[in-house]
Amino acid sequence: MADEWQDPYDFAVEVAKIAGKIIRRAAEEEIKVNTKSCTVDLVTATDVRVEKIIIGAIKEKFGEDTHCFIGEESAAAKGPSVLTDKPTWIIDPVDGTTNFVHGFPFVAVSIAFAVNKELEFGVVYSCFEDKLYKARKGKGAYCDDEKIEVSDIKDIHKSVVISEFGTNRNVDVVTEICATMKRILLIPVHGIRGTGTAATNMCMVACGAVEAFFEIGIHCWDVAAGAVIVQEAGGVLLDVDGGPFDLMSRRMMSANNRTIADRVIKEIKIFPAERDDGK
Ligand SMILES: O=P(O)(O)O[C@H]1[C@H](O)[C@@H](O)[C@H](O)[C@@H](O)[C@@H]1O
Ligand SMILES: [Mg+2]
Repeated sequence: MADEWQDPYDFAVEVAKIAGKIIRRAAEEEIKVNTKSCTVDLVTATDVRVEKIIIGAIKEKFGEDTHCFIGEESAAAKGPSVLTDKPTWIIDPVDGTTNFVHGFPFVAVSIAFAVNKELEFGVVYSCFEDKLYKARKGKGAYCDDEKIEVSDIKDIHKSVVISEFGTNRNVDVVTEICATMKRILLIPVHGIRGTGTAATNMCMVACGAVEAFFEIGIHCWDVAAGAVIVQEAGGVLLDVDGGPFDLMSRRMMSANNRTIADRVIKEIKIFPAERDDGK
Protein backbone atom coordinates (compact mmCIF):
# COMPACT_ATOMS: atom_id res chain seq x y z
CA MET A 1 0.00 0.00 0.00
CA ALA A 2 1.27 3.46 -0.85
CA ASP A 3 2.53 5.46 2.10
CA GLU A 4 -0.33 7.91 2.45
CA TRP A 5 1.25 10.33 4.92
CA GLN A 6 4.78 10.61 3.52
CA ASP A 7 3.77 13.51 1.31
CA PRO A 8 2.22 15.59 4.12
CA TYR A 9 5.27 14.74 6.27
CA ASP A 10 7.74 15.97 3.67
CA PHE A 11 5.60 19.03 3.11
CA ALA A 12 5.53 19.80 6.85
CA VAL A 13 9.34 19.81 6.88
CA GLU A 14 9.43 22.14 3.89
CA VAL A 15 6.83 24.52 5.33
CA ALA A 16 8.46 24.57 8.80
CA LYS A 17 11.74 25.69 7.23
CA ILE A 18 10.03 28.43 5.24
CA ALA A 19 8.21 29.60 8.37
CA GLY A 20 11.47 29.61 10.33
CA LYS A 21 13.11 31.80 7.71
CA ILE A 22 10.24 34.28 7.99
CA ILE A 23 10.58 34.30 11.80
CA ARG A 24 14.35 34.91 11.61
CA ARG A 25 13.81 37.83 9.25
CA ALA A 26 10.99 39.26 11.41
CA ALA A 27 13.29 39.21 14.44
CA GLU A 28 15.46 41.81 12.76
CA GLU A 29 12.57 44.23 12.37
CA GLU A 30 10.34 45.98 14.89
CA ILE A 31 8.25 43.36 16.74
CA LYS A 32 4.60 44.27 17.30
CA VAL A 33 3.48 42.71 20.58
CA ASN A 34 -0.05 42.14 21.89
CA THR A 35 -1.35 40.09 24.79
CA LYS A 36 -3.89 37.24 24.94
CA SER A 37 -5.20 35.62 28.14
CA CYS A 38 -3.17 37.92 30.44
CA THR A 39 -0.41 40.55 30.33
CA VAL A 40 2.39 37.96 30.12
CA ASP A 41 0.74 35.77 27.46
CA LEU A 42 2.27 37.40 24.41
CA VAL A 43 1.40 37.26 20.73
CA THR A 44 3.05 39.13 17.86
CA ALA A 45 2.04 40.02 14.33
CA THR A 46 4.59 37.36 13.25
CA ASP A 47 2.75 34.58 15.15
CA VAL A 48 -0.46 35.43 13.30
CA ARG A 49 1.20 35.94 9.92
CA VAL A 50 3.24 32.73 10.06
CA GLU A 51 0.21 30.65 11.06
CA LYS A 52 -1.73 32.04 8.09
CA ILE A 53 1.17 31.25 5.76
CA ILE A 54 1.51 27.65 7.05
CA ILE A 55 -2.22 26.90 6.88
CA GLY A 56 -2.54 28.64 3.50
CA ALA A 57 0.32 26.56 2.05
CA ILE A 58 -1.15 23.29 3.37
CA LYS A 59 -4.60 24.12 2.01
CA GLU A 60 -3.14 24.99 -1.37
CA LYS A 61 -1.24 21.70 -1.50
CA PHE A 62 -3.87 19.31 -0.09
CA GLY A 63 -7.16 21.08 -0.80
CA GLU A 64 -9.40 23.36 1.24
CA ASP A 65 -11.75 20.80 2.72
CA THR A 66 -9.90 17.52 3.15
CA HIS A 67 -7.82 18.51 6.18
CA CYS A 68 -8.68 20.18 9.51
CA PHE A 69 -6.52 22.62 11.44
CA ILE A 70 -5.88 23.42 15.08
CA GLY A 71 -3.60 26.44 15.15
CA GLU A 72 -2.56 28.43 18.20
CA GLU A 73 -3.51 31.80 16.78
CA SER A 74 -6.79 30.79 15.15
CA ALA A 75 -7.92 28.59 18.06
CA ALA A 76 -9.49 31.31 20.20
CA ALA A 77 -11.84 32.42 17.42
CA LYS A 78 -12.91 28.81 16.75
CA GLY A 79 -13.76 27.88 20.36
CA PRO A 80 -12.62 24.59 21.93
CA SER A 81 -10.03 22.60 19.95
CA VAL A 82 -11.79 19.33 19.26
CA LEU A 83 -9.81 16.57 17.60
CA THR A 84 -11.92 14.49 15.17
CA ASP A 85 -11.01 11.40 13.10
CA LYS A 86 -10.25 13.61 10.09
CA PRO A 87 -6.66 14.36 9.08
CA THR A 88 -5.78 17.29 11.34
CA TRP A 89 -2.78 19.60 11.42
CA ILE A 90 -1.87 20.91 14.87
CA ILE A 91 0.27 24.01 14.54
CA ASP A 92 2.20 26.35 16.78
CA PRO A 93 3.68 28.89 14.37
CA VAL A 94 5.99 30.49 16.97
CA ASP A 95 6.55 28.35 20.04
CA GLY A 96 8.47 30.54 22.43
CA THR A 97 6.82 33.84 21.63
CA THR A 98 8.26 35.45 24.77
CA ASN A 99 11.73 34.36 23.64
CA PHE A 100 11.06 35.80 20.20
CA VAL A 101 10.00 39.15 21.68
CA HIS A 102 13.09 39.32 23.90
CA GLY A 103 15.66 37.96 21.46
CA PHE A 104 16.24 34.82 23.55
CA PRO A 105 17.32 32.49 20.78
CA PHE A 106 15.03 29.48 21.26
CA VAL A 107 12.00 29.73 19.03
CA ALA A 108 10.39 26.81 17.25
CA VAL A 109 7.87 26.15 14.52
CA SER A 110 5.86 23.13 15.61
CA ILE A 111 3.74 21.15 13.15
CA ALA A 112 2.00 17.86 13.96
CA PHE A 113 -0.44 15.74 12.00
CA ALA A 114 -3.09 13.43 13.43
CA VAL A 115 -5.46 10.96 11.77
CA ASN A 116 -8.21 9.05 13.62
CA LYS A 117 -7.10 11.03 16.70
CA GLU A 118 -3.64 9.46 16.53
CA LEU A 119 -0.52 11.50 15.94
CA GLU A 120 1.17 10.37 12.71
CA PHE A 121 4.12 12.74 12.62
CA GLY A 122 5.71 15.77 14.21
CA VAL A 123 8.12 18.40 12.94
CA VAL A 124 9.87 20.95 15.15
CA TYR A 125 12.13 23.53 13.56
CA SER A 126 14.28 25.40 16.09
CA CYS A 127 14.75 28.29 13.75
CA PHE A 128 17.54 30.33 15.36
CA GLU A 129 19.64 27.22 15.95
CA ASP A 130 18.67 26.02 12.48
CA LYS A 131 17.91 22.51 13.74
CA LEU A 132 15.10 20.44 12.29
CA TYR A 133 13.66 17.67 14.46
CA LYS A 134 11.17 15.26 12.95
CA ALA A 135 9.53 11.90 13.55
CA ARG A 136 6.94 9.66 11.94
CA LYS A 137 5.02 7.06 13.88
CA GLY A 138 7.01 3.81 13.81
CA LYS A 139 9.91 5.26 11.84
CA GLY A 140 12.27 6.81 14.38
CA ALA A 141 13.18 10.38 15.28
CA TYR A 142 15.74 12.57 13.59
CA CYS A 143 17.58 15.85 14.00
CA ASP A 144 18.83 17.17 10.67
CA ASP A 145 18.53 13.65 9.25
CA GLU A 146 20.59 12.08 12.02
CA LYS A 147 18.79 9.52 14.15
CA ILE A 148 18.28 10.66 17.75
CA GLU A 149 17.68 8.69 20.92
CA VAL A 150 16.82 9.50 24.52
CA SER A 151 19.50 9.12 27.18
CA ASP A 152 19.84 5.79 29.01
CA ILE A 153 20.20 7.31 32.49
CA LYS A 154 18.00 5.64 35.10
CA ASP A 155 19.49 7.22 38.20
CA ILE A 156 17.50 10.37 38.98
CA HIS A 157 20.55 11.80 40.79
CA LYS A 158 22.37 11.89 37.45
CA SER A 159 19.52 13.55 35.58
CA VAL A 160 18.66 17.01 34.28
CA VAL A 161 14.98 17.95 34.31
CA ILE A 162 13.23 20.68 32.34
CA SER A 163 10.13 22.50 33.45
CA GLU A 164 8.68 25.93 32.79
CA PHE A 165 6.78 28.52 34.79
CA GLY A 166 4.23 29.17 32.03
CA THR A 167 2.03 32.25 31.90
CA ASN A 168 -0.32 31.64 34.80
CA ARG A 169 0.38 34.27 37.48
CA ASN A 170 -2.22 33.11 39.97
CA VAL A 171 -0.33 33.23 43.25
CA ASP A 172 -1.37 29.72 44.33
CA VAL A 173 -0.31 28.25 40.99
CA VAL A 174 3.06 30.05 41.05
CA THR A 175 3.60 28.85 44.64
CA GLU A 176 2.86 25.23 43.65
CA ILE A 177 5.16 25.40 40.62
CA CYS A 178 8.00 26.83 42.72
CA ALA A 179 7.44 24.20 45.42
CA THR A 180 7.51 21.41 42.81
CA MET A 181 10.76 22.77 41.33
CA LYS A 182 12.28 22.98 44.81
CA ARG A 183 11.37 19.38 45.60
CA ILE A 184 12.89 18.17 42.32
CA LEU A 185 16.09 20.17 42.89
CA LEU A 186 16.40 18.67 46.36
CA ILE A 187 16.09 15.05 45.18
CA PRO A 188 18.82 16.14 44.15
CA VAL A 189 19.04 16.22 40.34
CA HIS A 190 22.03 17.58 38.45
CA GLY A 191 19.98 20.58 37.38
CA ILE A 192 16.73 22.12 36.22
CA ARG A 193 16.65 23.83 32.82
CA GLY A 194 14.14 25.41 30.46
CA THR A 195 14.39 26.79 26.93
CA GLY A 196 11.07 28.67 27.04
CA THR A 197 9.55 26.57 24.28
CA ALA A 198 7.78 23.30 24.99
CA ALA A 199 8.48 21.99 21.50
CA THR A 200 12.24 22.49 21.88
CA ASN A 201 12.18 21.15 25.44
CA MET A 202 10.68 17.91 24.16
CA CYS A 203 13.37 17.69 21.50
CA MET A 204 15.95 18.04 24.30
CA VAL A 205 14.46 14.90 25.89
CA ALA A 206 14.41 13.18 22.50
CA CYS A 207 18.09 13.80 21.77
CA GLY A 208 19.27 12.86 25.26
CA ALA A 209 20.32 16.33 26.45
CA VAL A 210 17.96 16.07 29.43
CA GLU A 211 16.09 13.17 31.02
CA ALA A 212 12.63 14.70 31.53
CA PHE A 213 10.42 17.64 30.68
CA PHE A 214 7.01 18.21 32.20
CA GLU A 215 4.61 21.10 32.25
CA ILE A 216 1.03 21.85 33.31
CA GLY A 217 -0.73 24.60 31.35
CA ILE A 218 0.77 23.94 27.93
CA HIS A 219 -1.61 23.58 24.99
CA CYS A 220 -2.00 20.81 22.41
CA TRP A 221 -0.13 22.85 19.77
CA ASP A 222 2.88 23.24 22.09
CA VAL A 223 3.39 19.48 22.52
CA ALA A 224 1.74 17.59 19.63
CA ALA A 225 4.81 17.47 17.37
CA GLY A 226 7.20 16.90 20.28
CA ALA A 227 5.02 14.01 21.46
CA VAL A 228 5.79 11.99 18.34
CA ILE A 229 9.48 12.96 18.43
CA VAL A 230 9.98 11.91 22.08
CA GLN A 231 8.23 8.58 21.61
CA GLU A 232 10.03 7.76 18.38
CA ALA A 233 13.33 8.56 20.10
CA GLY A 234 12.50 5.82 22.63
CA GLY A 235 11.08 8.02 25.37
CA VAL A 236 7.86 7.86 27.34
CA LEU A 237 4.94 10.24 27.21
CA LEU A 238 2.55 10.40 30.14
CA ASP A 239 0.16 12.52 32.06
CA VAL A 240 1.75 14.35 35.02
CA ASP A 241 -0.07 11.87 37.31
CA GLY A 242 1.57 8.90 35.57
CA GLY A 243 -1.55 7.93 33.61
CA PRO A 244 -1.88 7.93 29.83
CA PHE A 245 -1.01 11.13 27.97
CA ASP A 246 -4.02 13.12 26.80
CA LEU A 247 -3.23 15.72 24.14
CA MET A 248 -6.07 18.01 25.19
CA SER A 249 -5.47 17.87 28.95
CA ARG A 250 -2.82 20.63 29.09
CA ARG A 251 -0.64 18.30 31.19
CA MET A 252 2.41 16.52 29.89
CA MET A 253 5.32 14.49 31.19
CA SER A 254 7.98 13.32 28.76
CA ALA A 255 11.02 11.37 29.85
CA ASN A 256 13.77 9.07 28.65
CA ASN A 257 12.26 6.14 30.57
CA ARG A 258 9.52 5.21 33.01
CA THR A 259 11.90 5.08 36.01
CA ILE A 260 12.88 8.73 35.63
CA ALA A 261 9.31 9.77 34.82
CA ASP A 262 7.87 8.09 37.92
CA ARG A 263 10.50 9.61 40.19
CA VAL A 264 9.83 13.15 38.93
CA ILE A 265 6.06 12.59 39.02
CA LYS A 266 6.33 11.84 42.76
CA GLU A 267 7.32 15.48 43.31
CA ILE A 268 4.72 17.17 41.09
CA LYS A 269 1.83 18.95 42.74
CA ILE A 270 -0.91 19.09 40.13
CA PHE A 271 -3.00 22.24 39.74
CA PRO A 272 -6.09 22.61 37.55
CA ALA A 273 -5.86 23.78 33.93
CA GLU A 274 -8.91 24.11 31.70
CA ARG A 275 -8.76 21.53 28.88
CA ASP A 276 -8.18 22.60 25.28
CA ASP A 277 -11.25 20.72 24.08
CA GLY A 278 -13.51 22.33 26.70
CA LYS A 279 -14.57 18.90 28.09
O1 LIG B 1 2.85 30.71 23.73
P1 LIG B 1 3.99 29.93 23.16
O2 LIG B 1 5.26 30.65 23.14
O3 LIG B 1 3.61 29.34 21.85
O4 LIG B 1 4.16 28.62 24.09
C1 LIG B 1 4.82 28.58 25.34
C2 LIG B 1 3.85 28.97 26.43
O5 LIG B 1 3.35 30.24 26.23
C3 LIG B 1 4.54 28.98 27.78
O6 LIG B 1 3.58 29.23 28.75
C4 LIG B 1 5.15 27.63 28.08
O7 LIG B 1 5.84 27.66 29.31
C5 LIG B 1 6.05 27.20 26.99
O8 LIG B 1 6.53 25.90 27.34
C6 LIG B 1 5.28 27.19 25.70
O9 LIG B 1 6.05 26.61 24.72
MG1 LIG C 1 3.61 27.36 22.05
